[in-house]
Amino acid sequence: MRYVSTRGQAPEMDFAGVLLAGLAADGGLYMPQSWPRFSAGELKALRGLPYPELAAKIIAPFAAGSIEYIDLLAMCRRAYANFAHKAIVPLVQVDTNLYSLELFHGPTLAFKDMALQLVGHLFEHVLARRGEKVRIVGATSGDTGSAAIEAVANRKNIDITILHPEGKTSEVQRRQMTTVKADNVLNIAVAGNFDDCQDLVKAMFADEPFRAEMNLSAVNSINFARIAGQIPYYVYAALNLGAPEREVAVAVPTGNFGNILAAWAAKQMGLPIAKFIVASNRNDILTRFLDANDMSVKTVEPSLSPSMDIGVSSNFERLLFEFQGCDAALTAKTMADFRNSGKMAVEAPVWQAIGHQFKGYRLDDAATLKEIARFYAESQYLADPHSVIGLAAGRDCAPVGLPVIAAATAHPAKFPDVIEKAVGSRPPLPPHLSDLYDRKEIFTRAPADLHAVETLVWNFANRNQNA
Ligand SMILES: Cc1ncc(COP(=O)(O)O)c(C=O)c1O
Ligand SMILES: N[C@@H](CCOP(=O)(O)O)C(=O)O
Repeated sequence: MRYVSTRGQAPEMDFAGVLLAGLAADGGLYMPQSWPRFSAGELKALRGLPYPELAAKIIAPFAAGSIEYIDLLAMCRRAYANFAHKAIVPLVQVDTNLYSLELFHGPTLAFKDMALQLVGHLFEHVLARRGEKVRIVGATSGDTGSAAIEAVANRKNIDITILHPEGKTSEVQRRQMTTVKADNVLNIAVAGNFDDCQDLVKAMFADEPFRAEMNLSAVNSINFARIAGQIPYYVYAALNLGAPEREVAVAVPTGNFGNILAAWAAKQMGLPIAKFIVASNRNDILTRFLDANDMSVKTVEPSLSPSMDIGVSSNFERLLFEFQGCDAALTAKTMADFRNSGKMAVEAPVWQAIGHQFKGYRLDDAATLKEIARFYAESQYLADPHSVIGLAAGRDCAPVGLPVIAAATAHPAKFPDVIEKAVGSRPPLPPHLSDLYDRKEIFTRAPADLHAVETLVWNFANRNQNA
């Protein structure tokens, strides 16, 4: 499989190249040259497989030419071996046609583990073969950070710097990042919001000499390997609900647009998904776009679902590329105009085609609290403040009669204050995190300034080299 940049000015690569490169050299995002297709018969043959095997079969065509199937399967088995639920991604029925796909049974209690546990193994495998070392830089609004650190802490040939917006994650989320003891991990608390962190990461990639000297790599969903690792659970869930004979809808709590893009990729591969419901909090740029072709950047407001407090959704560029007929020059121009003006409206037929498949939904904080309490009272289902927005979106927006897969993206124990406000009690952390509040935190503070952050990354890299 070969990969091309959405902006058309970067070299084509194979999967291993894309994994290590993260962001394309022209600032675009890598996309497969074509989508692998599974026939109805091939999809049916996946039903009932253990999750790691299903995942390996779905990811294999993306890695073809880079990673042997036998190695990929072994990595999938190792990646999901320490999940807390035997099904890995249990599908829980919450209402007549509403199903919660629990993606939070990995070590850091969020859906990020689904891809990042595998990506950690992929990095180690590819780097060992090439005899290279990478320096990962990543941005987090709360969950990617700890999942990435957990996936690569103490691995050879990798060091990792994670930027989080100071004071804007939950305490559990912050401590999950800052209490990991590993010489190859640097946490930076940035005086800014998630978009500042994400912009700093992209700016480090755009700084060609710095990128080359550090051999930078990415763990955010700008890295296509992340998207690939998020496709299999939609296949698993839809097969369990009767696909490929029966259509389904998906409802996904959305921020950077990576998770719902993975569902859309599953459709390109043959899965019959009739509707994609994009569920946002008050930071609703995507909902505004889907409602009125108005993608205008607004100041990010803190909410009770901090991981979705994102102003600009990176992966929307991938969808735009596809809906603009894979015209990289047009995508590059649209993105440049967006960057310069802070506004985007696409051609009417493109907007209509997107709207045919995607529907926006939003919940503010007050409604989020009400919905947590309501699902708890009516279905005895306790959802975290992100997952509940997906559940409410699925209930309110799905086409009549279709089963809806609502992505449950985080464990309620990551947000004890919100859950207490909604239902009056605090969910306990699982045993492996029960002493989280007693662990020592280590992190460095920095302004949202490229030079300041690059200096920290450079010093960290050289400290490791001299050690
Ligand atoms: C718990 C949780 N829900 C939803 C999201 C949004 O997912 P995406 O960025 O893939 O749209 C995130 C962060 O990405 C998250 O951590
Ligand atoms: N919500 C994310 C933000 C980064 O998203 P990613 O999927 O692009 O890594 C987080 O929790 O950090």
